[in-house]
Amino acid sequence: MADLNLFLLSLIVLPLALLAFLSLIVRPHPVKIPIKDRHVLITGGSSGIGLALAQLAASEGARVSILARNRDKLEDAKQAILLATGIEVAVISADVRDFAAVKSAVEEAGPIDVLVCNQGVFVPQELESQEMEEVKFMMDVNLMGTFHLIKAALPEMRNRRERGPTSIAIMSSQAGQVGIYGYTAYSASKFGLRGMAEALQQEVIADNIHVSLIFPPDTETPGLMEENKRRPQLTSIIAGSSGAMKANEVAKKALDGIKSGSFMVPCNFEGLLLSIATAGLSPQRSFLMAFVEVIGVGILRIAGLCFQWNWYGSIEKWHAQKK
Ligand SMILES: NC(=O)C1=CN([C@@H]2O[C@H](COP(=O)(O)OP(=O)(O)OC[C@H]3O[C@@H](n4cnc5c(N)ncnc54)[C@H](OP(=O)(O)O)[C@@H]3O)[C@@H](O)[C@H]2O)C=CC1
Ligand SMILES: CCCCCCCCCCCCCCCC(=O)[C@@H](N)CO
Repeated sequence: MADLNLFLLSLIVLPLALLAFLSLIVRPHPVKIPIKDRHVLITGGSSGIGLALAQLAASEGARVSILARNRDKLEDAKQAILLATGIEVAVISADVRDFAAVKSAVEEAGPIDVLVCNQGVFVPQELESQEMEEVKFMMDVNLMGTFHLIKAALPEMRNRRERGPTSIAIMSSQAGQVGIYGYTAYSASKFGLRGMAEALQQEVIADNIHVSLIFPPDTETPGLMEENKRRPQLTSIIAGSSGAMKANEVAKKALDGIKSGSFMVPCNFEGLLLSIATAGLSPQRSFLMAFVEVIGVGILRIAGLCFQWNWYGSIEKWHAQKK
């Protein structure tokens, strides 16, 4: 009898108590972000994930603007979305590295409800052989570009008349949750976005602005095709641990994550494990996810160590073959 009581206590009562406790303390509070009839600005919206996201948001009734550098690619994207959905998106040409250009682009776009900072560049190479120019290129476009966008858009988002929930979504990568061979600069730029996002969420919560960080695995896009031409073999092997997705699958996960106000948005099963394993002190709105994190983190540390064991094995093998 005592055994049974103990059993019931540990298996039912304790988890329920933990759930109840977590449901009281998780912050920020859960939120839903509508996108219908709202203005969604997507950078890097002329290609790959950004283009898929623009098309999806448009088909769900959002007013969409896409921003990128190349005007021809922007026009092509606009036509492709028009053809697929019958909806016209606005296009804006600007380089996110140029703060003045970003400020006038944001002005031209008009008040933004959902800002998706998705532009990104990735040139994989071992740091020792990578030119500093390329390191700086990735930091400038991926990290500084996102600072420019948010700095430019925030005043208007903050002063909006209609006080409904709005969103700032930032495209990171699974390489922004774990360092990957060949990605010293790229991973640094994407890890940087996480620090920024965690701090920013605290600063903008009072204005009903909600931050989402999206973590895709390898995704079939024109950018990845380009990357593959010069990807170190080890980068492909290690990144392969998480498989590959199609751009429209990532776009769907991303948009659902944004609409549900999730801070961390994983895109596949490995990504879900990775987000639980690297939850750290990130905000969590869902008490169910918080529960999974609390229960899962120990065992996932073991899984993470197994991945590292496997990756370091590949690295050793690769060096042995080279000799
Ligand atoms: N594909 C993948 O495997 C993964 C991608 N990601 C991330 O997802 C995002 C999108 O990737 P993906 O769709 O593959 O990229 P693509 O290379 O297919 O597209 C990149 C987009 O960003 C724009 N862009 C690039 N540089 C600038 C700039 N300086 N100013 C303004 N716009 C710019 C491009 O247009 P233009 O060149 O005309 O400016 C283009 O629209 C990136 O942040 C990437 O890091 C994350 C994980 C995996
Ligand atoms: C604890 C459990 C762990 C679960 C599995 C971990 C697997 C990690 C794989 C990381 C892959 C990184 C791909 C980056 C893609 C990218 O950003 C480039 N294509 C550039 O765009």
